[in-house]
Amino acid sequence: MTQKLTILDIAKLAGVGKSTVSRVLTNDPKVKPATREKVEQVIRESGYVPSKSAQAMRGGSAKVVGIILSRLDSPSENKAVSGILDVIYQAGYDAVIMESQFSADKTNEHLAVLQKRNVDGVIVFGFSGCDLSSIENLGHKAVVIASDTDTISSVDYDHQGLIELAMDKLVSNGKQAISYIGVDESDRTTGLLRLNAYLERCRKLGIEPRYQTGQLSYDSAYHITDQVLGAGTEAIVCASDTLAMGVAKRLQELGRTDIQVSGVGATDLLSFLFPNTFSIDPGYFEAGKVSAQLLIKQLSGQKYITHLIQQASY
Ligand SMILES: O=P(O)(O)OC[C@H]1O[C@H](O[C@H]2O[C@H](CO)[C@@H](O)[C@H](O)[C@H]2O)[C@H](O)[C@@H](O)[C@@H]1O
Repeated sequence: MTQKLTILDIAKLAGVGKSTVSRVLTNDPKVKPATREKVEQVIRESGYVPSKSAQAMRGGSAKVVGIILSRLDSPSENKAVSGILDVIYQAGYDAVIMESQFSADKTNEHLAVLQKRNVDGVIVFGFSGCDLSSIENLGHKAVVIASDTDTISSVDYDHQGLIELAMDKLVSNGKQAISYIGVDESDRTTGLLRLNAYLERCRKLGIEPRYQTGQLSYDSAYHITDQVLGAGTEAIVCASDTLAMGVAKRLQELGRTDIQVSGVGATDLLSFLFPNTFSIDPGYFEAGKVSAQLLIKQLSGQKYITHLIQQASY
């Protein structure tokens, strides 16, 4: 078995002191270029991998990004996290993943732990009621995703565009009696913004609105479906694919094969279980990638706040 090299071994091989190697690892500008080159060459040739926690303790970069998502079981967040990991792994960072369960207190506790561990930056899945001030304190070391903010860089989805795309497709399929199943308006993005987009589109297209809102779960959608049904209902637009699954199941039970259902999320499971549905793609994976690229740019010196909207597609 090969023995793991230590910082002392590197120092001996490079003919310098242990503290010089340490300074090279933390990018101390006081190290002479020739000495830095010699130490880096020994590190490259020996395959020495410095321990990230030791590096962090020395005040250098831990090369770790903290990700605070809201729900570990959320299909949308999982896709976005895959995009984030793609980018940060390629850039040589590791990830610490934590779950907030939409709790401002839990988010703050997680942020405190991440700061103690000296992570380089954080990506937080924002939500209504999230305490933005503690994320703001991190300055350019933070990016918020799935939410819009004024004071922190963010990547959000095109909530209005998602619903417009669904409505316009149904209208082009000849549907006029289009109902809506959404999420409670206390949820600003998936709830309020998407419901408003439905109502506005109804006004524009001369459609009589008929809607109901509930929780983010398929179970909730299943139980409120009957409230938006009439004899002439031709389609139901849903604020997410998870909701669309609950609605499609209820319609299947009722034998209402005449009603077309749309979701948001482009999840494989919805189209596999209910092939007659369709779904608008908010670009979760891409949004994850973009948020990680933005964070890395900020960690490399970009100081201004950026707000990006991920375009929806069908
Ligand atoms: O199928 P799901 O994964 O349950 O998708 C439902 C929505 O989830 C996300 O919104 C929710 O979490 C956000 C944080 O990630 C939060 O900002 C938002 O208020 C919650 O509703 C996702 O952003 C939406 O696009 C999904 O439709």
